[in-house]
Amino acid sequence: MKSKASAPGKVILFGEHFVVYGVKAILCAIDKRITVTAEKISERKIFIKSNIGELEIQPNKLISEINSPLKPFYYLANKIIQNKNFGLKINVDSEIPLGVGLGSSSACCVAGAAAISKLVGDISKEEILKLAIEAEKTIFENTSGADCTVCTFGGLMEYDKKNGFSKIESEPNFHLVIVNSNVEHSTESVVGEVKKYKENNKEKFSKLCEDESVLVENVLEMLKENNVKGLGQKIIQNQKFLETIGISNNKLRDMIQIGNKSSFGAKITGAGGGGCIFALTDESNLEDTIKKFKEKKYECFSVKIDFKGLDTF
Ligand SMILES: Nc1ncnc2c1ncn2[C@@H]1O[C@H](COP(=O)(O)OP(=O)(O)OP(=O)(O)O)[C@@H](O)[C@H]1O
Ligand SMILES: C[C@@](O)(CCO)CC(=O)[O-]
Repeated sequence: MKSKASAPGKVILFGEHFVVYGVKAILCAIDKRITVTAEKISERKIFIKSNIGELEIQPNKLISEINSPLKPFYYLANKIIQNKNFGLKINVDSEIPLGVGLGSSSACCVAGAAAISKLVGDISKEEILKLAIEAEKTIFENTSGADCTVCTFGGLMEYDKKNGFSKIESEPNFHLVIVNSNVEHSTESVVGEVKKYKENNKEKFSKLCEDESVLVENVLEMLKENNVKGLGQKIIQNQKFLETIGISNNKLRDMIQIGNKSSFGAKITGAGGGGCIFALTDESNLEDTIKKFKEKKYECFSVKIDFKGLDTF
């Protein structure tokens, strides 16, 4: 018996890092996916295969004993086959580059939770999300849950840790150009650095959280009005906050400068420290923005919002 699920990656439009401390973020799912296939096997073992490696392992091991980036899949598989007499074969197929801020870990956890749990019965998207967040915590303890939420439900949404998500119903006519610095980051370690910044700059950080909250509320209004130019200005402002907390670097700044010249505004998306930036465009400046990045030999591509979210087959 086999089951299959796929989940989209994501872009954080506004509010990464501050969302870990309770501020509202705005994010969207993108049309790049991870597909996970899970199969029951008679041997009581867990086999995981992906483009980043393979793992063959007995069930019932402590998660702290597993030293592999495939750990979230082991967590999910081991949990689902508790007290069962079968093993699992899991295959991961990804269109999302890893460790660059596009939500590869969350898409893995959401598609993995859905494909594996479907082998033992139907469960709701809310339960899948809960399982996915548990799995993500095996690699990144302090997750806000924002990424797994948007990978599960898709679309454009606001999210905060206390109230969860709320879909933003407007369908803005913007295009996002993603530019990859090709410098991998570990979300966990960048979030750790921000925590240190916060502890050493308590008042400054709390003021930044307030400013980010105001910015996000302004953005929600602008989204209703489809005010793309205004959104660009807010992107530029949000990037300044990210510079202040120390998650940028020279390469990212160069990319953002190029983006700011041709698009409405550009900023880091996700953890930073490397990874991707995005530039906000519409039909009028999409091609020119892509051309400008390509002239400087940066890898870039445009993405659309994915409205489907988690899909099971
Ligand atoms: N193709 C894949 N196969 C298996 N595991 C993957 C794959 N892609 C991502 N992962 C998991 O996700 C981890 C990378 O997650 P990380 O949070 O550092 O980056 P990201 O999710 O791409 O970026 P961000 O959280 O900023 O959006 C990997 O170490 C691995 O555990
Ligand atoms: C940096 C962060 O805000 C987003 C990572 O994509 C961490 C999180 O929300 O869990």
